[in-house]
Amino acid sequence: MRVTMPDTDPLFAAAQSAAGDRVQSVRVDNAGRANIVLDVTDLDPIARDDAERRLREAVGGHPGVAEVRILATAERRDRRILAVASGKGGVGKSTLSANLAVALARAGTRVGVVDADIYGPSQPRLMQAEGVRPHAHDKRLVPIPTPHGVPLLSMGQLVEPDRAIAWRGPMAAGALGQLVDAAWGPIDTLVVDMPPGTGDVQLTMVQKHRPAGALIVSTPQDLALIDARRAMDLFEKAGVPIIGLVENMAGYLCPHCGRESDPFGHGGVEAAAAAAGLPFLGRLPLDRRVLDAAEAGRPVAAGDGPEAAPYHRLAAAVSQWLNRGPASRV
Ligand SMILES: Nc1ncnc2c1ncn2[C@@H]1O[C@H](COP(=O)(O)OP(=O)(O)OP(=O)(O)O)[C@@H](O)[C@H]1O
Repeated sequence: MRVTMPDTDPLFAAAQSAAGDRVQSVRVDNAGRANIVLDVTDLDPIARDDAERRLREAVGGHPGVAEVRILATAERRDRRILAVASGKGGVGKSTLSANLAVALARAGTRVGVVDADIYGPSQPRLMQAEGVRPHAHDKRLVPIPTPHGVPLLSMGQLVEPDRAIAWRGPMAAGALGQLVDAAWGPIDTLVVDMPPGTGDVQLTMVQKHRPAGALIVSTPQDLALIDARRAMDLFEKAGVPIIGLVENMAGYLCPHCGRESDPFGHGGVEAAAAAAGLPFLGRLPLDRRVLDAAEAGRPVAAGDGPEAAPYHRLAAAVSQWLNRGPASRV
């Protein structure tokens, strides 16, 4: 066997001219097979295919090379998961997840979204990726790019639109695994929009995928709060840290008279956080612009209007927590 040496071997030089410093070694065995170790860390599947094709072209034509074999290696990336959970449906968890992810991306975090809500996957609509199916590469799903710079994979992309997802536990858990362990490339933070409640997907999430932290979203109503406590319990029992609680749809600013009112009550989530000894991260107002923007597939956090500000503050608090400080109140 011949092991090529950097600088001295024309074969190594040819490989480097095709794939640069990503070429780690080139070994040619007695049968003329060139075995090339290629570092593909952070390359998306298309860039990786490209690098492999260039290598085959550059090395394959060399005298003495009958076959090119490429062994792709990648550094294992510690991808952290941020679970966004609620006890009850309809409290705005998906809207918040989309806005949080967009705000994190705008602040420079390499973030992707996993829509794990099997009962009502809404991220494809919120992130303007409706009707797009992900393809697989090397048996791993390739996330869909979105106009907001946040790639996405959703349970909704794995089934026909408008078909109720009636999966049993193991199927849902398997699907979650496909979404989380997809070809995320350089993404280092996954915002996971969890289904409401405490079912199989949630259990698999906390036991198998071990989120770095969880955000609990609730509206101020008592019923939503009671369910939120159950969701908190699930994370706490599993030893997943809760970053804090967020009160959504709190305080309504009337567009006609300008007066603020509290249609769903006030202060309940903050009190629940205090009772549980958990941080309260703040209130996100009930704002028609948030709803309209969500419907249009352009989360408000993609813009710079006053309606975006609470989401940018939330993203800053979450980043601070992820970087190992307690999240400050927004
Ligand atoms: N702060 C807000 N102001 C105004 N409307 C909001 C706000 N947050 C969410 N909404 C709206 O409330 C509705 C429910 O929100 P969303 O779908 O995000 O809730 P969810 O908790 O994810 O529900 P589900 O679990 O059923 O998917 C949507 O129409 C959304 O646009």
